[in-house]
Amino acid sequence: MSAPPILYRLLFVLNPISGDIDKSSLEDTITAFCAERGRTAAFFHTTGKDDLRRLQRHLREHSYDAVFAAGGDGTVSLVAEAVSETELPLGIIPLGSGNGLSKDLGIPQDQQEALRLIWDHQVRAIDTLRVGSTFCAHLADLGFNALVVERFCSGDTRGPGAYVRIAMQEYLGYEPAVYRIITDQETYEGAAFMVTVANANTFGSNVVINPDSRLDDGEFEICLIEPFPGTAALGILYQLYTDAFDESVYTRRLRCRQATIEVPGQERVLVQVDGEPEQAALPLRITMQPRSLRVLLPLG
Ligand SMILES: Nc1ncnc2c1ncn2[C@@H]1O[C@H](COP(=O)(O)OP(=O)(O)OP(=O)(O)O)[C@@H](O)[C@H]1O
Repeated sequence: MSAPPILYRLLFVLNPISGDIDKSSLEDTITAFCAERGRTAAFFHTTGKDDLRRLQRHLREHSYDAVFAAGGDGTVSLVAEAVSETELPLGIIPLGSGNGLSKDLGIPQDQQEALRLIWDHQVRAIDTLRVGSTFCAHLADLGFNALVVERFCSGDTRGPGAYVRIAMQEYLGYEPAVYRIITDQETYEGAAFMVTVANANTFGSNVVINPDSRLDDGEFEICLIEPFPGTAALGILYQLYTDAFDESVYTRRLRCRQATIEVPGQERVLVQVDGEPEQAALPLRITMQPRSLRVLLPLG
């Protein structure tokens, strides 16, 4: 196999607020790092408003060899959408609260080590999804976790502690909805605590919702946690942290290439896609774009 071409002109998309991490010296660090190896670094700052359209315009007007997302899952998803279906590879400098996709891809969580991907890398093409009209590179879900993510995003505290506090508050009064899920393989109908549409394996919290799945197999999984008694909650949580999703009587996975999700009696549903909550129209159609995103991964 021939070595990948050298990436000289690099764009770094920086999210100033992600992960509550101070990034005041980041541009200088990256610029110096690139200069040492004869690369040039340009920067694009997200604002939280209209970032996708602004980034797409910027990419049309400038020429780069790779685009790095320096932020959390939302920033990675933004850059991934902008470069998907193109030859431009996506690099990731994990600087968010959870960094789920970068962990699934085996990208170093240390900033300096992640920066080495600039010159030491392999390129791999991975699948991406559309959940309704929304791009998804990692995980999306309906039900309990979508509700927690929405409360988390509308609160003013970030970080794992805030997520756990909200999850505990919401768990007590939570009423699971009934879903009808029609895939190219089967139809499922029943109540579910949580319905995860999984291109990848693991949430940023290290919960393994979809063990042993691949990001480039042309398929995705719908991972269901059915309603469970309070006495089973700790056991399920333990299984989610130990790669044992399939071992519970309250869980099941549907493997497919396309799916439609309905919530009988409802026209809209709360969904979180790559960590960003939204109200989506029902029925919700999920499609896959096989190997549509080129990513920079560590060698070996
Ligand atoms: N300049 C900005 N000011 C306020 N919000 C911003 C700005 N830039 C981006 N955002 C918002 O940041 C969110 C994405 O953050 P991101 O997911 O990268 O980090 P995180 O939530 O801390 O980490 P993770 O998703 O890995 O847990 C999006 O909701 C986006 O709208």
